[in-house]
Amino acid sequence: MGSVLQLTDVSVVRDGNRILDRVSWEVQPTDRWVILGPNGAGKTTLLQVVSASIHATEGESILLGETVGKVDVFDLRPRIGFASSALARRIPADESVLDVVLTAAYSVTGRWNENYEDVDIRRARRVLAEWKLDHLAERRFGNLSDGEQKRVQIARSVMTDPELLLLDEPAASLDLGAREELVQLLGNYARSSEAPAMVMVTHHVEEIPPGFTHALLIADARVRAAGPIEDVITEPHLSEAFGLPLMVERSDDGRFAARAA
Ligand SMILES: Nc1ncnc2c1ncn2[C@@H]1O[C@H](COP(=O)(O)OP(=O)(O)OP(=O)(O)O)[C@@H](O)[C@H]1O
Repeated sequence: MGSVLQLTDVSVVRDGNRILDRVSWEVQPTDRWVILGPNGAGKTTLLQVVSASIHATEGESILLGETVGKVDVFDLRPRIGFASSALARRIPADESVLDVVLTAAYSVTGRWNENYEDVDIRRARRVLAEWKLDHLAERRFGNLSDGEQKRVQIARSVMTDPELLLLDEPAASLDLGAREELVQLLGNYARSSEAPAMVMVTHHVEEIPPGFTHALLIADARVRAAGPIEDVITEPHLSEAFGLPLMVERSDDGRFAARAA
């Protein structure tokens, strides 16, 4: 199978500013990428390009073998799973957890009159169990804890069996226990041969799940380093990208930690 995504010299210009500047990047089906960079670096903009949510101003984007601009994005988007708090805000608070996941099969938020097949309901329950949510299936989404809501967002994004899974800061705002639970679940998922290619944006190296294979470091709209995770998450690269001297450690289980030197 070919690349899951291939960007060549992609730029995004807004209000005369290059908020992505000549980004070239390739992701293979078995890759699990983390995107790291300071506030305002362009991480969310990059995810929007690779989710076919926005068009690049310049350059070529090939997503799942299709050249963006030559294909109907409505055919492409269902093949890409995307979890972000911006999307989660569109989920009605009184929706049941089961329905939040089930409605992904129809690319809608908020259950209306769709008739779901038994096969969809069985799959939704299986996905809920995978993300340790089966006991919450009948609860209302709005009443869940932050950690539970994050897991529901991810469960929803994998419901359609996507070929590419994008996660925008899945651990943001979580307490230590909820973060650790999520990192472990994401790590298990990343190591599964059934999982699609994954791209996760984060601000913190502590949130990188073991099993992630590659990293892309972005600062001031430009890629500073990209490649195998051990080559990219290094003291020199992180210090340069974040603009201060940093110490970086990696423990035997593959987890990273960073602090000012
Ligand atoms: N529609 C827009 N019009 C003008 N500027 C924009 C637009 N969208 C984003 N920007 C700017 O582009 C830059 C990159 O934004 P982006 O959200 O991609 O960064 P980020 O790395 O995700 O930041 P953060 O870590 O703070 O979430 C920021 O300076 C932002 O203000």
